[in-house]
Amino acid sequence: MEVIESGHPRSGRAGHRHAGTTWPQARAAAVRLAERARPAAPARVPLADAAGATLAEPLYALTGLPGHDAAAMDGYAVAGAGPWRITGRVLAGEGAPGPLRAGECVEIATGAPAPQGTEAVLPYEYADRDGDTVRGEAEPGRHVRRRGEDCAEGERVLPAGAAVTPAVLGLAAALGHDALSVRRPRVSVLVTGDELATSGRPAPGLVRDAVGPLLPGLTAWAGGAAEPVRYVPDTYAAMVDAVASCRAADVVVVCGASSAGPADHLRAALAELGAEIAVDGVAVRPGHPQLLGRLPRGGGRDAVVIGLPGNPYAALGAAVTLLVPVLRGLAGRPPAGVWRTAPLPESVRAHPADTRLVAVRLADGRAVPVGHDRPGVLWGAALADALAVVPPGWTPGDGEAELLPLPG
Ligand SMILES: Nc1nc2c(c(=O)[nH]1)N[C@H]1C(S)=C(S)[C@@H](COP(=O)(O)OP(=O)(O)OC[C@H]3O[C@@H](n4cnc5c(N)ncnc54)[C@H](O)[C@@H]3O)O[C@H]1N2
Ligand code: MOO
Repeated sequence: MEVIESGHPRSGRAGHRHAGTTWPQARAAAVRLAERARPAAPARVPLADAAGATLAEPLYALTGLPGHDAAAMDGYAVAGAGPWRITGRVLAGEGAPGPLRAGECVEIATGAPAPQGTEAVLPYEYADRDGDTVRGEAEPGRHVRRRGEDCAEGERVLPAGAAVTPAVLGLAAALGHDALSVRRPRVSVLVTGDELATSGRPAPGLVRDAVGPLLPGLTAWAGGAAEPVRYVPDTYAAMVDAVASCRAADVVVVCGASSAGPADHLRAALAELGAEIAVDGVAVRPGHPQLLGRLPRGGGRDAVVIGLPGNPYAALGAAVTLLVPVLRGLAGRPPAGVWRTAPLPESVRAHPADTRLVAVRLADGRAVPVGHDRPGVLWGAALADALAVVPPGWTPGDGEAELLPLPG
């Protein structure tokens, strides 16, 4: 096991006295690792299955928008100067009627194809109808959407790497697509800890798993797809087998077993499997025992491996630090940059040597700590909009703090 990024001074065992990689270095290492890795394989999926994925190819307009000259208001499509004689009626979904000649009009519904020769649409509320004759002020070009005026057929409307949002799905459908070529990195989730219960109220001495339920949603929000969570017994052999069996994954996330205890086998298992470790411990609170590396899988297709601390809020902070940028990169999205910054109240205390991740809510442009964000509890994270990044030694005079968004 080769440690690339500076880790931290080791105690005699695989323990962690102090992390040497700073939090910004760890996040930058995640971005770099994902940039260098092969992106997740693209797949063509129906629109209904593409939400939250990332476009593997640019999106082109298979049809113009609108696809035909269309009325933008309910009223009369007119040609030439008024008064106009009504020659027919066209509703949305019908074919365009024959061409209009000067002095003629057709009654028309919003979105219906405007006949050739239409110069304007006169809305009902501005029209004065008397039998088959219509009068009114029709401004040339008003209320007619010309074919392709919003988007020309063949135009490239979105680049590869765009997130498939609900608006993208609607746009793709409007442009004539039934399926999209997308990337969605596959994440194997391994949760360790013999003390974990997975249902009901935990019996004395047991702890309910809080990280397994959290990771699939976080993964989907960041553009990946988590496989069903697998629980790994606290033995070295089980850890080696479990990590080795994640053959289809782009990312292997292991929660727990990250620290110095007798059941913490992750590092040794990764060493046996030939992993190359990029980050081994981070100067951040909570979450210092986090880990990032590359796991050889044969055939030149490595997986990214991420170790999350077992404490649930520490695991969330580490996932936001490492997993979210890795998924972005493997999905082919550009690096996120700073989402936003906000002033923090003076009551926030920095740590002298470590970055702190503080659960905050946004109110009137300020970040308000919500409390309840000790390493073992997700209460604060559940109340929060974001994690505020408080650099070591930070004081309010140092300006605004970066905020990392949490899934809403
Ligand atoms: N000698 C040292 N001990 C510890 C260190 C250290 O540096 N030296 N670091 C501490 C920190 S910080 C953390 S965080 C934990 C990380 O330990 P592990 O990743 O090995 O996790 P565990 O020891 O299994 O669990 C820690 C804690 O979290 C609970 N846990 C674990 N998994 C889950 C889960 N899926 N859902 C809910 N709760 C979970 C577990 O019961 C423990 O209470 O190590 C410290 N110790
Ligand atoms: O920093 Mo640990 O990661 O407290 O919970």
